[in-house]
Parts: sequence; C-alpha cells; structure tokens
Amino acid sequence: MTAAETTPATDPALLLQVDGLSHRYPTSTAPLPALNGVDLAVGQDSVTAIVGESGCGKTTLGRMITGLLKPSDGRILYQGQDIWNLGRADWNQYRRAVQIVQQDPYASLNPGLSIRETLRPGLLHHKIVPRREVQGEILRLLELVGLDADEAFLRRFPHQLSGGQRQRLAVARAVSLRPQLVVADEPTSMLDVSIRVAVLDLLLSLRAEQGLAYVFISHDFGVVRYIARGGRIIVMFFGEVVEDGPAEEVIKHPRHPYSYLLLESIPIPDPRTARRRRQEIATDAVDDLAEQPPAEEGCIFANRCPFVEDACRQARPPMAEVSPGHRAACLFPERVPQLSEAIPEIAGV
Ligand SMILES: Nc1ncnc2c1ncn2[C@@H]1O[C@H](COP(=O)(O)OP(=O)(O)OP(=O)(O)O)[C@@H](O)[C@H]1O
Repeated sequence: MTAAETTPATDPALLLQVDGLSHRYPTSTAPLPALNGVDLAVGQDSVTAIVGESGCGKTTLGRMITGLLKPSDGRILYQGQDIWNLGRADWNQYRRAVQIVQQDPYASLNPGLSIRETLRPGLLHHKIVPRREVQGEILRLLELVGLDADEAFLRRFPHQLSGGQRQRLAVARAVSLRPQLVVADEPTSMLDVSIRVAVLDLLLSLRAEQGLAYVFISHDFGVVRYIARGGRIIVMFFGEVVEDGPAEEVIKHPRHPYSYLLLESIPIPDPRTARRRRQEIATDAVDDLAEQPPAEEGCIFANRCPFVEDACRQARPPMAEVSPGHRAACLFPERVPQLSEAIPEIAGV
C-alpha cells in the first residue's frame, strides 16, 4: 500500500470518510454519471442522513459505502484505510462491520429461507457466537427487534410475515453481525405510516443500545428529521452534495436553494398552510444525469434556482462554510429565505 492509501483518519472519532467519490454507470451510449466528487465523513456512533430526490445518486452512494459497488474515482476510508486496498481478512472484517438494510424487504430477503435460515449462516460464518449458542442468539435477536422469539416463529418464511415484520427481520440480520455502521436505504418508504414510525424507533433504540452509526438514505425530510436528530444531513442534487450540516440547522435554516425548495415542497396537513406552500422546482423529477452540466458551466442548480445570478453560471460553486460545521455549494446562501412554516416531523402524520 502507498502512504496515501493508509493515511489514518485525522479525527479518531471518525469511522468512515468518503473522499471525492464519483461513479459512472456504463451504458450502451455514453457512461452515465451517477455521482460526482462526493465527500462526507461519518463519526462513530453518529447518524448521517442523505436526502435528495429520486435519481440523485443516494443508493449508488450507499452501495459504495457498503462495498457492493466499486467507485469509478475517489476513495472510501474506513478507520483510515482505503477499503479497496484491504487484504482479504480486513475486507471480510469490513463487510461484517458495515451492513445494509434495503428499501424493499420483499427483495432483500430470500423467500426460500425460513427466519432461522435467514439469520443462522451469518452468525456461523463470522463466528459471532460459538455454534452451540447460535439458536439462543437467534432468539435474542428476534426479541431485540420486536419479533416473536419462539420456535414456531423461527420456522416461518418471509411471505408469512407482514411488511413491518419483514423489515424487522432485515434489521435483525444486519445487526446480527454486530456491525459498527448500518447503511439504511429508504428502510421505511414501503411501509404504512404507522409502522414506519415503529421501525424508525427500533433503529433509534438499536443505535442507543449497540452504539451503531447510521448512514440513513431517504427522499423524505420528515423521516430524516425524525431519525437524524443530533446528527448531520447531507443534501444531494444531480449526483453532487449541495449542503452538509447539523440536522436541526439544515432543517430550520437551509442555506442552499435546493434544500430550501425541497423543504418548502413538503406537504403540510393543514390545508390553509398547504395552499401557501410552493410546489415547484424541487418537486420536478431530477433531470437526466447524462445532461449534467460540466463544472465550467457553473452551478448544477442554476437552471432551476430562483436566486440565480450571472456569476452562478461561470463555474461550479465549491462547498463553502456558511456557519460552523455547515457548508453549502452556493455563491449566495444569504439569499435563501427563512422557511414559511416548520416542517412536520414525519410528513403525513
Ligand atoms: N445499474 C445501473 N446502471 C445504469 N444506471 C444506473 C444503475 N443504477 C442506477 N443508475 C442510474 O444512476 C442514477 C442514480 O441512481 P440511484 O439509484 O443511485 O439514485 P437514488 O437517488 O437512490 O434514486 P432512487 O431513490 O430512485 O433509488 C439514476 O439516473 C439511475 O437511473
């Protein structure tokens, strides 16, 4: 390994560092740029929420953090080590320490495996507990995630579970390997609102009990607000990070026009308030990433920005500090107005 590949993370509280990450998917025509120069840092025992519209690259980023997809450019440093330069033993250790919970528990659980068979192989393969204790550990995990911890339940198959139970099982499988970081990719977006809150509460309680860090991916600022309290929010647009700051600050006082418009477009249950909300630019589908403007053509959000100036079309604005620990890629962050209303905790509740 070169010195750069083994550079230790400067902050000992830092678990994971993403450094200039870019990805282009090969297509039959030109490569499709899905991520462009993404930086982020994840502290031990922290919550980092990644929010943005569909297609902005959130899942691509999550899969890369989990080691499921190799970036075209950039590095992912785990405890200071580039994960793509790890030896076999360290790589196995990384794949255990960083787990993913995906959006669709129907797709992520093998329908042919019972609950016992879903949880058992990982415990054995990674020698989490001695073989004779595996059964007890499976029952402990089921109890931990709020499922029935009994023999009859262990024999059930995913199709015999409700959507919420299936997602609890997916969470149990992720935490069974005693990870340090869980990437949760829209883990509640396919669940009913009532069940959604219960699963979010489960994730929060597991974090407190097990000292887990989360990278939580969502398009829903209400959900992000609930889960990321005390953590950070990273807003992505068009494959790039446009804002990164303490969760409460980003939600109460966004400093990038895209974050502002995303927050302003959240539906409010009160119809009188709802009428006042703006439902424009940010709610459009994200543009075709193949059309992403090159850096020399200015700000990535310029064509939709209500506050755009000529200067914004000269070069891509760099991420710049707008207040301590809060950065935005905007030349005029002071023009972003205050939100018209505080957003509800979870949209629709
Ligand atoms: N395997 C693939 N091959 C080609 N293009 C892909 C592939 N996976 C994703 N993309 C494209 O890359 C871009 C980013 O996709 P990604 O799934 O990371 O975004 P996202 O923000 O997670 O969106 P969603 O919430 O809809 O999943 C999109 O334009 C998507 O169509």
